[in-house]
Amino acid sequence: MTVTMNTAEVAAPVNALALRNVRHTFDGNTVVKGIDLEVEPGEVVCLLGPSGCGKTTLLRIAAGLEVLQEGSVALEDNVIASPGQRHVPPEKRNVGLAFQDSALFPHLTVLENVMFGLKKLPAPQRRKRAKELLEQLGMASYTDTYPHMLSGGQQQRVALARALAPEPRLMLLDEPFSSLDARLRDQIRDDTLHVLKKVGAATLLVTHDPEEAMFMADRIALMRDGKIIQVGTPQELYCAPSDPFVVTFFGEVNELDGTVNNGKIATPVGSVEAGWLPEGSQAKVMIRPEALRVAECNVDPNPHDHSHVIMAKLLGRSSLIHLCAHGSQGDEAHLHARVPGLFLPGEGQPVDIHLDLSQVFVFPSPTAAAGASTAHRHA
Ligand SMILES: Nc1ncnc2c1ncn2[C@@H]1O[C@H](COP(=O)(O)OP(=O)(O)OP(=O)(O)O)[C@@H](O)[C@H]1O
Repeated sequence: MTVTMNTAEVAAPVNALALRNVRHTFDGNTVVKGIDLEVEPGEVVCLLGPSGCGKTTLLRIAAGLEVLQEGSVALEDNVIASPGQRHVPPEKRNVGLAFQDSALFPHLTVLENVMFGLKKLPAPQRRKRAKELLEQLGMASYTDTYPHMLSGGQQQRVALARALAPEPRLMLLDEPFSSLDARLRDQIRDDTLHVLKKVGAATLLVTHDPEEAMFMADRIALMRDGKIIQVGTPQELYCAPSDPFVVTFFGEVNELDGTVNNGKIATPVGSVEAGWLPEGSQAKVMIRPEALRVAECNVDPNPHDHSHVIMAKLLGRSSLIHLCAHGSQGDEAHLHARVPGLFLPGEGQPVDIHLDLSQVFVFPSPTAAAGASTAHRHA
């Protein structure tokens, strides 16, 4: 039997958005420095990074709100921006936009605001679709309310519903939850994620909050100073960081300096593998507080020669233990351990410390890195 293949079925999936070698300069200051990034259909990608690293500029370039200076922007494989040749205006890109300060139309009710982008549909369908989205974002009881009667967070939710209503292939969201208080933010994030996945919209979302990025993203692009430092799934960035900056961006970390000796680096909490670094070279050992397992023990006669607790604080869902760690070679370090739940040993309490090596990362020291491989390995 001859099997005929439908070429549409075997074609590689197109990218919803592809940014190629995008560079952007304001007044002689280059703030986006050659970015390549794709968003696949239905995928949520978070642009994460510290303030001023160029996230919003990149999003505005994708939206067409900033005219592209260098590189190219393609939507579903159609180039919609290339310098000096093509600039499809924002309203012709079929892209949903929700920015921090998305303004609603003040003279329209909440329902009319959301229906605004649905002009092509018959009125009953527009109303039904707008109501569905408002329901999904917890705003069903505000349909007849005017924007000035809503809180900032409620206005943000309506702006999200309005952006989602026309079912754009691509959503561009800039800090869409920033004006919500913590508890409401968790709820709206959750609702938004479910709506995005239900609608199947590809999404590029800007945030400076690593936890938000991990919650929302299929993939995270972590930026610093106009460049992407690492792109990958939340697990890849958290568990296989390519650079010390990636480790520290996701939370506090203990940092120790050491020397590679017989392929290992000795620390006060045990030795870690570093055979991929040159013998005798300097290295930085980064230990997440969660990597330190702490157990009380009895030691006589001098507990202060043993690892012990300096102080312990309850942080809510976890306890933070300040430790004085003593190594077998007489080396000492002040380390922070994070332990789930309530664990508050007294000051001076001797402890045994066990290292979870999956949360320990070794990098060549910056001076050594100049001459050595900058690749890293799990310890
Ligand atoms: N229109 C502009 N004119 C001049 N400089 C600008 C303009 N827009 C942004 N910049 C500068 O470009 C750099 C990147 O800004 P951008 O808003 O893209 O960063 P960001 O990562 O989104 O920061 P944040 O998280 O604080 O919003 C900053 O130094 C900013 O001051």
